[in-house]
Amino acid sequence: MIEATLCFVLRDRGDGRPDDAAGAPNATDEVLLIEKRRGLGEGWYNGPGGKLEGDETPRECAVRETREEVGLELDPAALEKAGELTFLLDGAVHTRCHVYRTGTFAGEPRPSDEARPEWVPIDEVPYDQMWEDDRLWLPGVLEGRTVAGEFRFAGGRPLDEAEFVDHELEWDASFRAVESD
Ligand SMILES: CNc1ncnc2c1ncn2[C@@H]1O[C@H](COP(=O)(O)OP(=O)(O)OP(=O)(O)O)[C@@H](O)[C@H]1O
Repeated sequence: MIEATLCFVLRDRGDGRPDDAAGAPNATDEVLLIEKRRGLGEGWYNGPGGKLEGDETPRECAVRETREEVGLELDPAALEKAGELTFLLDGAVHTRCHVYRTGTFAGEPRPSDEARPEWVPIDEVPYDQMWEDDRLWLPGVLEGRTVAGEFRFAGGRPLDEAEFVDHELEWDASFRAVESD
């Protein structure tokens, strides 16, 4: 089983409209996506992220992967846990993915061997060029919600060539109990 992370960095495009009282981003906000240049999901858009290394926590992994892939420095304490996604392939858990969201970062995104970064308005996210499950959970995550999801794929490896079969989602899940993440 692979344990991995995804991190969605949001910025305000500056129309002066405040986010709502709950802190949910408004429709003019932009999210930093990457076009993945190699490995699983090559050619597709996603957030920065990747597999946990050594004994790091998911939160530390999200900060490291974002630094390695696009050169942004994140404040680990300002990462909000937004999702826990389980991807099953042919009935077995393939990947557990911790999803984070943050509006706090330092630096300018720059491309790397692994990723080409791009700020994208949240109402223009290219769901047709992403993992098929993303359209089910990412819009809510970009609106400030939390989600727990299970996604079933079938047809053998690699996962990015398997068929997306079905899913279950639980919205507004609470991750406080596991916030050591
Ligand atoms: C099945 N539906 C899915 N929907 C959305 N995102 C998915 C995903 N399945 C995997 N992911 C994410 O894709 C990244 C893999 O990245 P990553 O570990 O870099 O893979 P890659 O094989 O390139 O590894 P190395 O770069 O060699 O470590 C990692 O963030 C992981 O959470």
